[in-house]
Amino acid sequence: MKLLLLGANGQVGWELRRSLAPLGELIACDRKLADLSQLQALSALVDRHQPNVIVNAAAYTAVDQAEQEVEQAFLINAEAVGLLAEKARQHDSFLVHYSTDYVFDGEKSGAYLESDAVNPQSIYGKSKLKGEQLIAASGCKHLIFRTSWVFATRGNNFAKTMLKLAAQRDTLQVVADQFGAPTSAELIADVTSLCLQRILTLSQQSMMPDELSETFSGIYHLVAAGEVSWHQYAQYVIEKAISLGFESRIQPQAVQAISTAEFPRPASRPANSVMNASKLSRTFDIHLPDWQCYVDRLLEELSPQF
Ligand SMILES: NC(=O)C1=CN([C@@H]2O[C@H](COP(=O)(O)OP(=O)(O)OC[C@H]3O[C@@H](n4cnc5c(N)ncnc54)[C@H](OP(=O)(O)O)[C@@H]3O)[C@@H](O)[C@H]2O)C=CC1
Ligand SMILES: Cc1cn([C@H]2C[C@H](O)[C@@H](COP(=O)(O)OP(=O)(O)O[C@H]3O[C@@H](C)C(=O)[C@@H](O)[C@H]3O)O2)c(=O)[nH]c1=O
Ligand SMILES: [Mg+2]
Repeated sequence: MKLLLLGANGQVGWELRRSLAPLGELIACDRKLADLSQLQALSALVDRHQPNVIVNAAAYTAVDQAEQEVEQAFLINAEAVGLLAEKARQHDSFLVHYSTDYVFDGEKSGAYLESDAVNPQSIYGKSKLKGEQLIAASGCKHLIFRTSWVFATRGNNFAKTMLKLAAQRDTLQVVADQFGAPTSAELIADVTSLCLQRILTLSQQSMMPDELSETFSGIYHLVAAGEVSWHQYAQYVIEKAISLGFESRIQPQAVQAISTAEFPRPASRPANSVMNASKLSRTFDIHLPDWQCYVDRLLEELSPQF
């Protein structure tokens, strides 16, 4: 089994290096080894390795900057993804890809299902949706995991931003009218590996004819259980950090609740980012823990640095 991992230095990519390693020969590429904006070189890379599985964790994830860098966002999140899907179809490889809650407009009351209508409100969300659509149109075998509010020990994320700001400011102001589920890169990587193992085992035992492996293909919501506002999430991170003895760097902070209107940003974010993950749980027999479980781990892991 040969697996090609792209975006191996991102939050999710870094965890995939660990979780995919036991599945077979893993070729892990960071941006230096595989730049998704270089389409010809990307195509040649896939042709050279002919992997059984391509896992794409690379993405243009700077949500506000994307409003200015529209072409770059679409090149990485859509055009390059379409190319990977086309290559996967040619080589009969399985493609694993990640997408986002930002494909929704956030107007629904209740958790989003995979079958709900998409309506992205930002360039980032639009470019990620286009990537999803190009995969579906290619006819390759694929899994698209839509996740949200990703965090990890390594890399940049909201929880670490809150800790940094708490060391600099007396008061944090955080939007309290956008809800979602903070999801750990570790969890995403572990679930990816579990799902791939289930699919690959079935196909190696020839229990899965091509049609069946195609029926697994599609979009799955992959998020931790529970929901919070960004404000509640920030509050949880700060309280937990204080309880772990981070006080030398973080003075007890007031985390003030504000509205989206009070925190203008170039890109619009959905008010409701909550996604229902029961299709994933059901199909692959996966348990998704509460978001707090992994946020606690994050803070325990970061605590020696404080
Ligand atoms: N972060 C989040 O909150 C969420 C992420 N997602 C999706 O999950 C997936 C993983 O995201 P996550 O790990 O958090 O993102 P990160 O921003 O942590 O990592 C993205 C990685 O992509 C790499 N990358 C960017 N441009 C290119 C390029 N042109 N060629 C090759 N590599 C490139 C970056 O490289 P470099 O290190 O050199 O910059 C980085 O290592 C993405 O598909 C993202 O859209 C979905 C929902 C939420
Ligand atoms: C830093 C900060 C942010 N906010 C708000 C702005 C925004 O509505 C929310 C989160 O801000 P961030 O910029 O950290 O998060 P953002 O970049 O929007 O995070 C998104 O990234 C992409 C890649 C995804 O796919 C999404 O799932 C989501 O995780 O918190 C505050 O209210 N106060 C603050 O001090
Ligand atoms: Mg961001």
